[in-house]
Amino acid sequence: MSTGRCDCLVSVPTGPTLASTCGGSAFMLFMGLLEVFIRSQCDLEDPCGRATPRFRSEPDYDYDFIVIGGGSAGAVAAARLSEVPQWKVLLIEAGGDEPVGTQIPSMVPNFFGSSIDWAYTTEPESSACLNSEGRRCTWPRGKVLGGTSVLNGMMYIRGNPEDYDNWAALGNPGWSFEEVLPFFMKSEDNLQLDQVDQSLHAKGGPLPVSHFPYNPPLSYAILKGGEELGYTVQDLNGRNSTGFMIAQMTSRNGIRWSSARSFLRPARNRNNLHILLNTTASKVLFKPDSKTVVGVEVMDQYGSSRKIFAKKEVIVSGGAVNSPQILLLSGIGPSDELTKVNVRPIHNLPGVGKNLHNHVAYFTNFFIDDADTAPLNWATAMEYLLFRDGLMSGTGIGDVTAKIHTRYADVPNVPDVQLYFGGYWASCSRTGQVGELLSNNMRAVQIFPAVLHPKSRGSITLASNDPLAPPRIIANYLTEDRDVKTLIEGIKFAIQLSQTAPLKQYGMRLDKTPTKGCESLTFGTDAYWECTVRRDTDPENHQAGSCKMGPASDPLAVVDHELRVHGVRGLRVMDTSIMPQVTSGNTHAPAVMIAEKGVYMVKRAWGAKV
Ligand SMILES: Cc1cc2nc3c(=O)[nH]c(=O)nc-3n(C[C@H](O)[C@H](O)[C@H](O)COP(=O)(O)OP(=O)(O)OC[C@H]3O[C@@H](n4cnc5c(N)ncnc54)[C@H](O)[C@@H]3O)c2cc1C
Repeated sequence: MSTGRCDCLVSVPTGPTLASTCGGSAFMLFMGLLEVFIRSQCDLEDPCGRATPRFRSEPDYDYDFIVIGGGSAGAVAAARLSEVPQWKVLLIEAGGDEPVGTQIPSMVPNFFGSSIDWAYTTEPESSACLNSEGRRCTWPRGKVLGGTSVLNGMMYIRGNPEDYDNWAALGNPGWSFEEVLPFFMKSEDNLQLDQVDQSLHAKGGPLPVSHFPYNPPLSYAILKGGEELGYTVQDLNGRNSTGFMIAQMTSRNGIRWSSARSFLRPARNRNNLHILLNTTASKVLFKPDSKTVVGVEVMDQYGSSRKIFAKKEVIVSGGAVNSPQILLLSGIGPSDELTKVNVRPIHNLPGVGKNLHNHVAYFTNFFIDDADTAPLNWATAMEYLLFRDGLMSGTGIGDVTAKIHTRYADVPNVPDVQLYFGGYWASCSRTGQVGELLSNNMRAVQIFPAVLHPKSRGSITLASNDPLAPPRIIANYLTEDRDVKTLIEGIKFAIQLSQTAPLKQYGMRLDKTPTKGCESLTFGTDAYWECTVRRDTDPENHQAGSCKMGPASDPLAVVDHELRVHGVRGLRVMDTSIMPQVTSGNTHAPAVMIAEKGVYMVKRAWGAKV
């Protein structure tokens, strides 16, 4: 937790400003002023609580543990390892510290494409994103301390219990739902325990979990619509994950709590933890002619390289895109692919970068009867600045989610589609005037169904041996027909939901503008929807599986059930890349759990107290 004190020097502003993320000079005055007010508020800027004392420009020669990547999982790993006072821990993060604007929940969209986003694009896709420039899908990923937990929508979702039982059944002992549950609960500080099943949730951990203070009236109407269709409104992190809910978020009092804020800031007084910012790990180093890890080679923001040594282990937590990239750059991966880009193979591990998958969705657009005015204005700003309430304290109707099962579900009655909602984002305003009109007199809102158990698989490979060059991302979305069919079922459900009485009261109606390229097809037929999901694909942001966990007998397994990389010594991976199959929901809470469990296994292996 932050210290709550304010009497520290406010640091030099870090990262992109709010005005710049809204699109430049027209936004300068209002957004600039708003930023000044935000920075002057102690709990938002957190001048005394930041992990600044742990930042190093010069690392030591060696450490016991080196963690690569300070994201959802890596920040947890570094913080938990440094609980052992005798262990010296280094965290290496390619980005800088969290900008203050990211602390405001409604500002989620602002930071996409900014300097704290890796802003990846896939290779041209064959079957999806066909209307996007170059047929490339866009993948935002956080390049900042806290990683993608600084850019995400903050929804706290663990997945279906069956996901973890399935991981265990695939040859990963220790990963069944009952076995991972204590690690979810270890991090959790549920601030509304009375509203959830207390046997599955916990108080007192570093990660605050709570509803946003304000939920728009339309959010409640969506819940009522769900009830009209026969669904229960309940905590979808319970044992039954079908239904509707206003989700709890990784937030406290209307403020984002990223992994960095939750786990690293409380460790700010630990002398055994060092953090290197703006530094890219270019490869993991091995003992000559051996498969034992000895350290990491890094490159700072000025392009200078150096070696840092690890006495015990290196933990790679670069996320589902960068973890396989780092392994490949280090010579761990399919040997034939490595030699093609002049990387000397250390260990032939064919699965590195394979099994990449992600939820895939479609933004179904609707209109409601409401003036399309900017939700951000002086009134909402004051409500937030004075009371931490109103539209800035949340993500509009993005606070609602639902999980349903379609006729294509792998296991009957287990959800295979998640619905997200979009609208009422208080993210940018030119003037701050109440009633600033954005467009015509209808407000657009979205329901986007996402396929939870995609069958399509892609891969990450190296484009070159340059550690600063982005890897080649082949998403292969919708290459399996089942994914298309499931997504179409999700769209039909979204339309059905929009026709329920509580949403009809808002005049909710489907946007029937034909998708570019699908004009010749009859609107609303399966053929039309197939065309439209392939053209205007929403690529989602729950990338997983590219360093798959599995037994050595699985030809695509990269790590074993203790997250140790197969075939080498002293190297583990901890992040969403280890998921054999992506969880049924958003992936931040599972990433945190993976690191909690991973560090528990490291501590046990090295004889530390667990
Ligand atoms: C727009 C968006 C919305 C989302 N909404 C939600 C949501 O509401 N709820 C939810 O649960 N999930 C959500 N997610 C998904 C979730 O945030 C991610 O799955 C999760 O954060 C991934 O965690 P990770 O630890 O695997 O990777 P990351 O958090 O991405 O961490 C990887 C870190 O490693 C660093 N790194 C990478 N390469 C190197 C290198 N070579 N050297 C040094 N550092 C390196 C990166 O900069 C980054 O900080 C969302 C994601 C996005 C993009």
